[in-house]
Amino acid sequence: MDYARYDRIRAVQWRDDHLRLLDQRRLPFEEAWIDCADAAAVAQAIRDLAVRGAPAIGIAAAWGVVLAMRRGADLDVVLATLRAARPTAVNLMWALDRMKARIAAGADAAALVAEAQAIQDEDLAANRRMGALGAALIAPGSGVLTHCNTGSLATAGFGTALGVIRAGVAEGRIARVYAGETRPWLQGARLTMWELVRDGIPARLIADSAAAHLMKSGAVQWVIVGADRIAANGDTANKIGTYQLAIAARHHGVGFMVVAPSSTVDMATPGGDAIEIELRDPAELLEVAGRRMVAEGAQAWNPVFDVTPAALIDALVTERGVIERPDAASMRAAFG
Ligand SMILES: CSC[C@H]1O[C@H](OP(=O)(O)O)[C@H](O)[C@@H]1O
Repeated sequence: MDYARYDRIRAVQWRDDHLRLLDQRRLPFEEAWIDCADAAAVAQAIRDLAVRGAPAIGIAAAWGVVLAMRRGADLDVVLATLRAARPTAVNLMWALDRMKARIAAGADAAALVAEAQAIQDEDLAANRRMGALGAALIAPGSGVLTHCNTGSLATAGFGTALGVIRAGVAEGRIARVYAGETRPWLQGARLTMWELVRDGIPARLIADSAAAHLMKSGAVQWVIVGADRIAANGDTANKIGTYQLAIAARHHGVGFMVVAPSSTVDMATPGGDAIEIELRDPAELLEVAGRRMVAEGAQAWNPVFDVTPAALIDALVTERGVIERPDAASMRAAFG
């Protein structure tokens, strides 16, 4: 099925001698672009969440390596700097390992451009495939809840979990869409709602704290989320708040679907406890839109991911197929 009308946003754009990034800190009210001329600028954009989303940061980092090669920079230093930009999303390390392997094999600048372009093109193709695979699991007339932003802004385009929602709406399977605001950075409120409004897909924003109440109402049949790192036993790291959605979904008999390309699977990490959870500046929690909301002197703890155990996941959708109730055995069979 043609989803083209839902596939127009490209947040990461290679422009031959620089990388253009849609600055996601400025959305939804301003569409501002950052032109990165070197790898340091790309690393800073990743650290600052100007570009964010597991696949998108891997793609941006791959282009950062191309910029470094073009400028004759020390590639070992560049690879280490980009790798350290954020710790949880394995797509970053996966993309850099692919670029490093090409460099080790003697790739010239043109071959590195081809590799970065392949990483970006493969992600878009994977998202379209996952959209169809995930939508097929959703019975017509269903309601869905999603968390954070997993759309075109977080990927090469179309999205992972949001790609399934786009496909499900296009196929007439999804009747109601809800998006959680996703405190503290508000990826759901600021980014997912922006994407859905642009698509013309009716959706309702909910407070993160309203999710269990929504599930109790019977309005949603699936919670559909993305991932930043899926361990060898199926445990999945994703945006903070995902774990409690999975607990509430299981309690209310709502399906829990994780949608991520195979570049998010990390078979070298045995289980969720081994996944590093990024801690960000507490100021992101103490402020909203740069305005402090909490008494001076108050402190905050700001982990930005959590881990959902595989036992709470009903379906893991990758471009390779669907794994029902993932576990170590089914992960090994699918990803080796
Ligand atoms: C398809 S994006 C996957 C993942 O990345 C997001 O995190 P962040 O906005 O901090 O980069 C979120 O966890 C999404 O589910």
